[in-house]
Amino acid sequence: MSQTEVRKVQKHKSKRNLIEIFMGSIVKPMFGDNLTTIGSNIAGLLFIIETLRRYFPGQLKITIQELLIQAIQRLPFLKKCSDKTLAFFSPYAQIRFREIEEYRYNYAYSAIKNYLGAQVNSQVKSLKGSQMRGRKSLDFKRDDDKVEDEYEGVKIWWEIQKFSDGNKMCRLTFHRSNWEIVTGSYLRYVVEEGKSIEEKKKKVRLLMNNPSTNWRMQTMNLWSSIEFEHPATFDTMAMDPKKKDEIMSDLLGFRDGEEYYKKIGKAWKRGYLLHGPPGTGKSTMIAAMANLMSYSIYDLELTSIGNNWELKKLLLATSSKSIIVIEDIDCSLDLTGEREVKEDESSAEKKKEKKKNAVTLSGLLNFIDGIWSACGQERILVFTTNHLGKLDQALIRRGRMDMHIELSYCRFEAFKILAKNYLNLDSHVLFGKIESLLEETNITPADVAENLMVKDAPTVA
Ligand SMILES: Nc1ncnc2c1ncn2[C@@H]1O[C@H](COP(=O)(O)OP(=O)(O)OP(=O)(O)O)[C@@H](O)[C@H]1O
Ligand SMILES: [Mg+2]
Repeated sequence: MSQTEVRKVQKHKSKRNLIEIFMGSIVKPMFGDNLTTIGSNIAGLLFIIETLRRYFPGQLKITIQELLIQAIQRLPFLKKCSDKTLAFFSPYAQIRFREIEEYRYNYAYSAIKNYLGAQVNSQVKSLKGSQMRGRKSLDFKRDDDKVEDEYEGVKIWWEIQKFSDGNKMCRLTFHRSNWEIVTGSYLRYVVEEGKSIEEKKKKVRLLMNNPSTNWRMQTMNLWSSIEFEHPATFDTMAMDPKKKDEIMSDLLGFRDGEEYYKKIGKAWKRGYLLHGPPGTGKSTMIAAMANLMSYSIYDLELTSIGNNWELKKLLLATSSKSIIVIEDIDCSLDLTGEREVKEDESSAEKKKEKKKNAVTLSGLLNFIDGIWSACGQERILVFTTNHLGKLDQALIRRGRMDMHIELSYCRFEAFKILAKNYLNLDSHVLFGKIESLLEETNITPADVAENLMVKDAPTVA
C-alpha cells in the first residue's frame, strides 16, 4: 500500500468512528429508534457518495440537497439496499427471534412474546383487554409492536413483526457496548419471565393447519390457533372405570417420564389409537386428555397437505407438551392403498389416486417412529378411526401405537356416569331394568346422553 492509500484508509476509519459517535450519542437518544435507522441510512449513504466522489471526481455531480431529496423519496428502497452496508457502521446490534427457526418451533419466541405482552404500565398507549371464562377480572396485554425496555440501566428496543407468509418474529436492538449484559443476563431474564407467565396462564390451545397462499403464490401450510375451552374431563367420560383409570395413569406416567425415556434411549412420545363406532366418545376423550395434561392440541388435517415434506415441516413446527391428532385416519388418506398400488401397477386410476394424495403411509410412519421421531419431545400422537379393520397393519401393529383404546357402546357402568352427569342421579328404581336392557342393545353414549337431556323428571328420561 502506498503512503496516500494508507492515509485514505485512516481517514475512512476516523470518519466511520465519527458517524458511530454521532449515531450513538446524538441521533438515537434524541429521536428514538425509527429516526435513528433513517438517520443512519442517510448518513451512511452520504459517506458512500462522498467516498465515490473522491475516487471519481467530476463524474458524480450530485449535490447534498439533491441527494437528501432523493433519499427521502426512496426511503423504503434505500433502507433495503443500505441495511447491510450500514450494519457495518452502526453501533447497534440486532438479534432476531423467529417463531419457526430452521423449520423448528422456537420456544424463545413465545416466551419473549409473553414477556413483552406483560410490560403494561400507565405509559403504554395501546392495550388489548380480554376476559377468560369463569374469571371476574380483566386481563390486559400490550398491543403495540414496538416496546422499549430497560435493564440494569441498559436500553433495549423490541419490535414485533408479522410477515406475509404468516411467520412471526421479535427483533431486539441494543448498543453493542452492552453486548455482555444483553446476550447474557438480560435475555435469560426475559425468557424465564416469559415462561413463568405462560406457566401461570396454562392455557390449552387448539391448533389447525390451514393452507394459505403467500405473495409469490406459493401455498404454505401453517398452524393457526384458538384457545381451547372444551369442558370434557375424564370424570365426565362415560366408560368402564377400570379402563379409564388405566388410561389416566398411562398418560400421567408419560408426563412424568422424562428420565425414564432418557434412560431407555427412546424418544419421549407416545401413541394412542382410539377406535370405536361413531358417537362413542373418541373426540371427547382427546379433549379430556388435553385438559388432564394441559397439553395443546394440534388437529392435523392430512387431506390439505401436499406431500411428505410438508407433513414433516408441519410436525417439526409443533411445540412440546402437545397432542397431535389425526381424526378418522382411514378417511383422511388412502393410507391402506399404497401397498395395493404397488401390486397392481397397471391400474392407471390407482396411480392417479396415489399422486393426488402425496402424503403416504410411509411418510407418516417415518415420523411416528423413524429417525424423524427424535425431532421433538413430550408429544402425544392420537389417531382415531371408526373402522379398525380398514387400517394398514403397519400402522396398527403393537409398538407403533403404544395403546389401543376401544370405545364402545354404552354399558351399565358408563350409563351410571352419564346419569350422574346429566341428572345428578346415583340410583333410581329403573336402574335394574336399564342394566339388563343395556346388555342386550347396542346404544352409543351419545344417544344415551341425548335422551338424558330432558328437563322433566328422571323417570321420563
Ligand atoms: N363415552 C362418553 N362419555 C361422555 N359423553 C359421551 C361419550 N361418548 C359420546 N358422548 C357424547 O356424545 C357426543 C359425541 O361424542 P364424540 O364426538 O366424542 O364421538 P366420536 O366417537 O368422536 O364420534 P365420531 O366417530 O362420529 O367422530 C359428545 O358431545 C359427548 O357429549
Ligand atoms: Mg369424533
